[in-house]
Amino acid sequence: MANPDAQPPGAPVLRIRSLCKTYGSGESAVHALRDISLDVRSGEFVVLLGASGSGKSTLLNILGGLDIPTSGEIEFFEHRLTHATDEELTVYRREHVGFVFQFYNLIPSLTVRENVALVTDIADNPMPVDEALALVALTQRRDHFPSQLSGGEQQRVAIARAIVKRPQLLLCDEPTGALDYATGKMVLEVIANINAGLGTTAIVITHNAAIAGMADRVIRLVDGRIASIETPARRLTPAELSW
Ligand SMILES: Nc1ncnc2c1ncn2[C@@H]1O[C@H](COP(=O)(O)OP(=O)(O)OP(=O)(O)O)[C@@H](O)[C@H]1O
Repeated sequence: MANPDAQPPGAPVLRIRSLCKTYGSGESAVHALRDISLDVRSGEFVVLLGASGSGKSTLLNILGGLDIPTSGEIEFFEHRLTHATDEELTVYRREHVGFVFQFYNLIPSLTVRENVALVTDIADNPMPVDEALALVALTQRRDHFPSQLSGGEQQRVAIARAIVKRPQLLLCDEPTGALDYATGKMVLEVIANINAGLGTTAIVITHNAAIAGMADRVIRLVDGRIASIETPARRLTPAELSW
């Protein structure tokens, strides 16, 4: 695979062409994605909006190598994901993609530090666990168990676990979906800081249109198609958002 760290800043990290995903066939076919074409630039913060069922998770899962499209092409830098073997997709996910989901999926019997350290055992060039915990402001809680943490703190552990391997892509599916307003903002702030500080390309799914103010680009899906792409004049900080 091409060395992503050797690419110029602003180069497309993802090139998506005519992407389609159909579940099932015949009368029961569900066209989850229809003809999606898009370039995502390195270091970009992209927000994906759309009603329930519009195809957001399907797109994110395909971009993260968790699912494969029915047709179309995706390139991660110069590497064609659409023709990758299962082994190559495993390496892609392990080395280059950090996932954050609505539910944190932490291992209850491991401490904060141990949950994050699990990833460093299998990654090529991880950052020290304590550095990842500092980035999400959880240094003081490193020896606690998930049950001793709030929802927002658990989500920050999940973010530390996603970024400790220094991924080029941070893919977040409704990261604030289970959190209250203030906690959700804090989690968004952490994601924005990682995007700005480490240059990690971030794609964030949300139902909350107010979050779009944080983005470089806002992509709205309707019925599996890109309905609009907006570039806000100025990127707001999470503190400036209200909903
Ligand atoms: N494994 C599957 N088998 C069949 N249909 C599926 C499958 N996964 C998703 N779909 C369908 O594909 C469409 C897009 O689903 P997707 O989960 O991508 O939407 P979404 O925009 O992420 O929705 P939500 O906001 O509710 O999570 C929906 O109609 C969904 O029912």
